[in-house]
Amino acid sequence: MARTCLLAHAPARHHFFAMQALDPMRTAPPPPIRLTLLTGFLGAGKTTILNRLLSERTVVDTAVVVNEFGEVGIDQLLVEAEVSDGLIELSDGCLCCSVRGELVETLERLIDRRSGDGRPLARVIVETTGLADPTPILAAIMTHPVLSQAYALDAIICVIDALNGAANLENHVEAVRQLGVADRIVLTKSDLAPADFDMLRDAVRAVNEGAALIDASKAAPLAPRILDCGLSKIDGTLGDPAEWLGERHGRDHGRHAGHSGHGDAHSHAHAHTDTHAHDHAPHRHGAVRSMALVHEQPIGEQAIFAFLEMLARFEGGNVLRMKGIVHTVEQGERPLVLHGVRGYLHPPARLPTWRAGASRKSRLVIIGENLNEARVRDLFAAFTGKPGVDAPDRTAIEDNPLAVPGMRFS
Ligand SMILES: Nc1nc2c(ncn2[C@@H]2O[C@H](COP(=O)(O)OP(=O)(O)OP(=O)(O)O)[C@@H](O)[C@H]2O)c(=O)[nH]1
Repeated sequence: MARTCLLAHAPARHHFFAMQALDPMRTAPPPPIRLTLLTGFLGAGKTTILNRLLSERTVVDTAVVVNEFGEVGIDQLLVEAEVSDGLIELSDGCLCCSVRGELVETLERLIDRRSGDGRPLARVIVETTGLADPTPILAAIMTHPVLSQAYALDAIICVIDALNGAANLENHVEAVRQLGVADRIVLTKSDLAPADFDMLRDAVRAVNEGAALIDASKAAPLAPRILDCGLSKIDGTLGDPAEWLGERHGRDHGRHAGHSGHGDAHSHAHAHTDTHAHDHAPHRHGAVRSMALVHEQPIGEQAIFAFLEMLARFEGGNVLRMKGIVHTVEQGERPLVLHGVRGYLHPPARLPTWRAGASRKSRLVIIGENLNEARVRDLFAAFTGKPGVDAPDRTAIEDNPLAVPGMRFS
């Protein structure tokens, strides 16, 4: 199971969301390298999309990391475009487990190369294997002291094909996770299955209601639609928080998309071979859902970090991804950007200012698997001073270790 192969660089679980102090005196580091994770189930069309991206005029100063099973790097041959900064291929194995260390080393080398020969490196695109769970990959980067400073996640892109996409979501937990955590969803092969397109769209929205859907069959360049979609753009401008948080595409605060698990007990024993075979025993996975937390008033830094600490402690294992923009009491003009995965927090960053016209409410989006949403809401309410319904008292009485045995509210 993917969760068992977590995090070569992970601190102990109780250090989830370990905070790194925001040090205003620190000298300005070079701009972070934008990291794009290109995911999607087996055969969905990732390499095709990558080729198309690399053929576009605006995709420059980019390194590409691909990972393919087997001795012959087939994907390396398929990536046809010339990439000025090089194509790096990882050896066989799955990026979310056995090759994760190699990816970390590769990303470290790219930083060294940038400072070594002075060649510009603005972006790295990592194409994952079709069965990879993107969350341990990201967590390995976020918890790495050097990589977490040098790289900024631009987006997780999930490629999903109209032919097999719905069936993959039905049958493979990896496909659901890849889609659930995506910031952009690229739909491919609509030419092969036009009639199923609406059904696929519904299946996609049941798992991820917020991410922009990009139809790859449209001839328009892809790069402007799927690259540089973070809050801090490569050219120094500010991205749209509503877009980043998935509010533009249907996520409604307080509502959530749901996806129930299917099948029987899941075993993700990654028995990698050169035929792409993961041991896909029948699996059971829970609901992948997203929830939004909103707070109108500025929140104290201590309160938001205490909330994140509690979230990590109680629900960290169920958080696939978390992103948020927070209006803090301490620096009201500089929004705090939060980004976490699997209970680990990327070093928080401050934007220089709010984007003109953007809402200044604090908003957090949490994508979880089997997340106890009521508990998350109660915790958030407890730390942001929003009076909750009776739940906290009730919990205190019923779940308190000193509670009277058998004491239950009706
Ligand atoms: N008709 C059609 N074929 C496509 C489209 N996108 C990809 N393909 C084909 O689908 C096959 C798989 O595409 P790839 O780009 O190799 O898919 P992938 O996700 O990289 O595959 P893996 O690395 O094996 O997981 C190839 O034969 C592509 O030519 C599309 O939009 N329409």
